[in-house]
Amino acid sequence: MNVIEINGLTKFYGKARGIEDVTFSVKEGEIFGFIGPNGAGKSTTIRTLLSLIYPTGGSAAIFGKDIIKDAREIKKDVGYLPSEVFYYDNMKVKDLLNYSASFYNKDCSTRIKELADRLDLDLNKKIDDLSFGNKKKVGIVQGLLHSPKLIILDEPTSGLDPLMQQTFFDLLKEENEKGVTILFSSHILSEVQRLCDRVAIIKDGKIVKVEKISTLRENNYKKFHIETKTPIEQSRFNFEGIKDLETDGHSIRFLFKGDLNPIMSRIAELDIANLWIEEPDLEEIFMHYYEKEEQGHEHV
Ligand SMILES: Nc1ncnc2c1ncn2[C@@H]1O[C@H](COP(=O)(O)OP(=O)(O)OP(=O)(O)O)[C@@H](O)[C@H]1O
Repeated sequence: MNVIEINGLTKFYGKARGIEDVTFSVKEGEIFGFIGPNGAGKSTTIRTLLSLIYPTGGSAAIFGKDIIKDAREIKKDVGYLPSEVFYYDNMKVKDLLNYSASFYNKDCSTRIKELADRLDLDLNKKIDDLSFGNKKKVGIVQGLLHSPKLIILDEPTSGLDPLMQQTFFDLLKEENEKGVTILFSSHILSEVQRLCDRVAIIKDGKIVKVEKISTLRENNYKKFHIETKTPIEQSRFNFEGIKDLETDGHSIRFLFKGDLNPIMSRIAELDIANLWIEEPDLEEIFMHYYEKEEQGHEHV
């Protein structure tokens, strides 16, 4: 079953493009990544899904219910963490969270305590006295306190230190193991790779690709950079799968896609001083998809 189903969703802010013809779906129990650079349209898509803004075209359903008509009903089972959190600074954390909990028809007090403990958040502090990262934690508790069936996170990790990020990811994985579906937006590919099963890539308001993370990785070039103690013969790297090769005496750089074993054996023959093998970053993956798209159009 699809928990989220988006069909040709479009949002223009006056004449300015927000998103255009966005279509993808998220299955029940998935951790789904939504990735794209700043301004690509992630927040616009999410805010439209939550009926915080209205689409100019297309439609979407959550739990099989229409996002506009059934918005109130949908909200009961959705937890949302916005990319920026604003609070009434004068309130205590626990008062704010109890107030948030009062919108749901259930007792959330135990869950609030559990989550605050887990995230090391002091419920008795005033919001005003919290750091940016701690305010983010308040947002996380607020999004999760009613044990939603769907969690929608918009750039959730900004402001969290690496240890807290790990705790947060563990928390999300536990929820997911209980059957909760997660939509996770980010512009950081590595965190999406760590957590998600599938990903939709958005750029300039349009979906470029919806793909399994595993396929995305397999189909991508790895970046090699090798430094050697003795000069490198470039001819050793006349291999299928290598491109953009650059040599500079004791240093060689190239991109490689394919079986790693033969290339690793060839590298092992060198007198290595240093070695880097890196995953391409998000921009490089985008470029890869744009190249493919443009080539595709040439054939038409
Ligand atoms: N209220 C608004 N009025 C006019 N244009 C807007 C508004 N909100 C967003 N946009 C535009 O819509 C496009 C998509 O923005 P959006 O915030 O959805 O992107 P994003 O992928 O979430 O990026 P970021 O990570 O920077 O928030 C951008 O070009 C942005 O300038």
